[in-house]
Amino acid sequence: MTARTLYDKLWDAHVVADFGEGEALLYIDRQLVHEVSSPQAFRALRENGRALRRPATHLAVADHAVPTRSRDTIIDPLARAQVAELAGNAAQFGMPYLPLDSPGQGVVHVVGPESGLTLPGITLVCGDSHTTTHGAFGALAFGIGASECGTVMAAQCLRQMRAKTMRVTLTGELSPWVSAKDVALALIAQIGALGAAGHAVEYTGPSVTAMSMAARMTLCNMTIEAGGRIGLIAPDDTTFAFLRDRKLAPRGTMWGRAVDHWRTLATDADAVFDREVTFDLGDIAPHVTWGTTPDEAAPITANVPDPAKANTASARRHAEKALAYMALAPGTSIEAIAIDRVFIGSCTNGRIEDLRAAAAIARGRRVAPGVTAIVVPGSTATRAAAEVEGLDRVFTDAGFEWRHAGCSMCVAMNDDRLSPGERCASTSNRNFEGRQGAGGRTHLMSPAMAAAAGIAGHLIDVRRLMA
Ligand SMILES: CC(C)[C@H](C(=O)O)[C@@H](O)C(=O)O
Ligand code: SF4
Repeated sequence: MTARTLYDKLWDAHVVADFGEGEALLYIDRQLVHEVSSPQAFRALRENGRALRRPATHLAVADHAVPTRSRDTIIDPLARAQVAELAGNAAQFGMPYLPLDSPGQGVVHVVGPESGLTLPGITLVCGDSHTTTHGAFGALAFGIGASECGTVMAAQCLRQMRAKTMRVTLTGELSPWVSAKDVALALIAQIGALGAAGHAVEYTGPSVTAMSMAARMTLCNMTIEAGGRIGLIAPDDTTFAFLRDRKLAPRGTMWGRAVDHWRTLATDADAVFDREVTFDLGDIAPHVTWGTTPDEAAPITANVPDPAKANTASARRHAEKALAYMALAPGTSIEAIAIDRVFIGSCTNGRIEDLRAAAAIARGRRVAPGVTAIVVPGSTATRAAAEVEGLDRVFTDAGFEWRHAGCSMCVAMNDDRLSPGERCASTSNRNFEGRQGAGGRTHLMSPAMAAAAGIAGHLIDVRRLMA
């Protein structure tokens, strides 16, 4: 048998019908469902008199529109209606649903792994582009469109085109205060916001083996910001240790059998990828974005680039427009950029490890005058775990607000958003115009860097703050 990649093995194991030329009908094992992308799917089921084919394989949870100050009221009427509609649809169709006051609630991409719904070797979909996150477990996980969500609900299958394969080999050791977020931003800056388009990316190499599951999820989460719909990491002992005893993970003798199977998923030694990229982590400095796409990122030690020096005319035009929107002049020291807001959270960086990294900076310090900083755990369970460790007190003592779980200020679909002209140090994944609120200006960075910016009142090299 020819040597196969992890992606090939996951794909082959789920083909129900092969249509040729790379197109197949795939069996879908799990679907995560949130309030923004699911209404159309439920409506289609209703209109066609369909039921869920396998109700227990879905998990619905509201995250985008939920309030994070308190759970009592949702101010925005659209957000309130969306959350109510999801609860109603789940009840009508018998879909497992985690209500707002459930200890399991949170951002879908944090809840999946936490609950053990996300497992190696499965296919997992969600009407959400950051479904790439779950590939960190060796699951074939990808975002789908609103109508496809309904197809999966009714048929448990989906027609898909096979992707090309790309291997990203990471070597070298990260310096102190440099994290997986910096790796993702540096990598995307190098290959471009469409650099992985059409490819299933597999991250591998000694530096990936050394990463925690949280770091791996951050990396896979950001794959979509390089245009790749799939980001994969072969499951290993770190993966198994994370999943053991999770609520929905296999138990008893099934656990051992599952692990034996999961170990066979790794890419074969002589498998060939369509593309290979190697990246050394040793030289990476903390990165921040200066523009309005995730690939417009630079080391914190750099200056805002001059659009006139861009390689192509279109890159120049984009950079000029981005700098105008961001109200930045070429040549400005990035560290001199003053901020109004800090957002620590999201499915990229809202896990307990991320909160610990930010708390290590916040401990014993104060948020700069004039800056509003919020910490939003990725899930209610993460919030509870952080409180057991006393992280909430570290943050509130330092002047950060401690919120309930949700997408919050990652996306302006709830009560948390920037006002026009406000500038935010954010641990989320997208810096598009208006992403955090109309006219808001986003700088993407790691949790440690965002906390440091909150303390300093401007973007700052966290290594300098902590020296
Ligand atoms: C609202 C949702 C469909 C969207 C996505 O697809 O990713 C959101 O989660 C985002 O991060 O932009
Ligand atoms: S936290 Fe942000 S990126 Fe993640 S699912 Fe929510 S809106 Fe999308």
